[in-house]
Amino acid sequence: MKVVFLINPIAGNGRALKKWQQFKQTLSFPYEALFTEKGGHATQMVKAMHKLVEPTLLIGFGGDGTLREIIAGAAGSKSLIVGSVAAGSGNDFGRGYTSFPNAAAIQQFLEAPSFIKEDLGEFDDGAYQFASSSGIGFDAEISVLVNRSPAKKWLNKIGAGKLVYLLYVIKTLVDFKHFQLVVEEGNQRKIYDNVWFATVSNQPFFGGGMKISPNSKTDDGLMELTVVHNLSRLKLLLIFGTVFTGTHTRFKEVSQISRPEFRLTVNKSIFRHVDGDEAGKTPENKAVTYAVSKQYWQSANIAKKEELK
Ligand SMILES: Nc1ncnc2c1ncn2[C@@H]1O[C@H](COP(=O)(O)OP(=O)(O)OP(=O)(O)O)[C@@H](O)[C@H]1O
Repeated sequence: MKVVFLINPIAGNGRALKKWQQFKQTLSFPYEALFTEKGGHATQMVKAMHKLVEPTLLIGFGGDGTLREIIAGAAGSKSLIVGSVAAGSGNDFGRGYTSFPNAAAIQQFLEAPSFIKEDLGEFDDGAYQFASSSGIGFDAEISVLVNRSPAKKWLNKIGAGKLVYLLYVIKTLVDFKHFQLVVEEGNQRKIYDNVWFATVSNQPFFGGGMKISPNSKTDDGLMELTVVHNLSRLKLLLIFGTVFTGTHTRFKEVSQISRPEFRLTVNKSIFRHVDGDEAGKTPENKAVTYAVSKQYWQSANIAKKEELK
């Protein structure tokens, strides 16, 4: 099996490149290494590989955004199999799917390769795709503000990257204006008022290790919608800690449904994310369909682990 590493040098606030320089010294099998040069480049490179007939293992060396782009490119191909080495900041992909911890694990996979057909989430008729989750509201606003923050670069340089995240959590907690969400699935229609956020998940984790959707499975043909609504700021803070264990779902203010498709309508224009990266804003009062794509992608089948060691 051919092996291609796709390395995002800026992932993990630039740590991915240093990690790759050490990692490649440990590889004892033939491989090709390609570096991404800008957002969207991984998808372009992988789409061009659809003509390959030889089974090819694509290893995303980066974070959740890099993996989403590789998967968007690989979807629909029967010869491309996607694996990862966690080298991003949040690395939720490795928690919900799989991640090679070292070169020996890749070598072991190559000796008896197998794959799982996985679901790909999409909305806006496939204009946006996601492997792990896509969200509307509070969490999306925080990730957009953090990514756009001029302070992010220099705080990362001095190793205080988490501080900028914490600052924007507090700022958004104070400033955030709730919204109304209408969820339609089949003939059912449900209205949620005072919503903080709504997340459509294909795997349990988001936000760097929070178990937002404990029952999500990557290959069951379903997506789970989690809506957090009608909560005071204080209760949101109290519930926050329970998200790491997945026990937040006990609260009546956290609603979950599981379906292959939903239509979501929001009463104002607010930020969205796909796998933690900015994905425009919601249209006002216009239904957007979130669905499992008809195209599947193939993940490297190594033992599924919940947490990266
Ligand atoms: N050479 C590049 N220069 C600038 N941006 C790039 C480059 N290559 C890829 N990108 C973009 O970088 C974004 C961030 O990468 P990625 O999500 O993998 O890292 P991260 O944000 O550190 O990790 P995580 O999402 O796990 O927190 C990707 O969405 C991709 O579009």
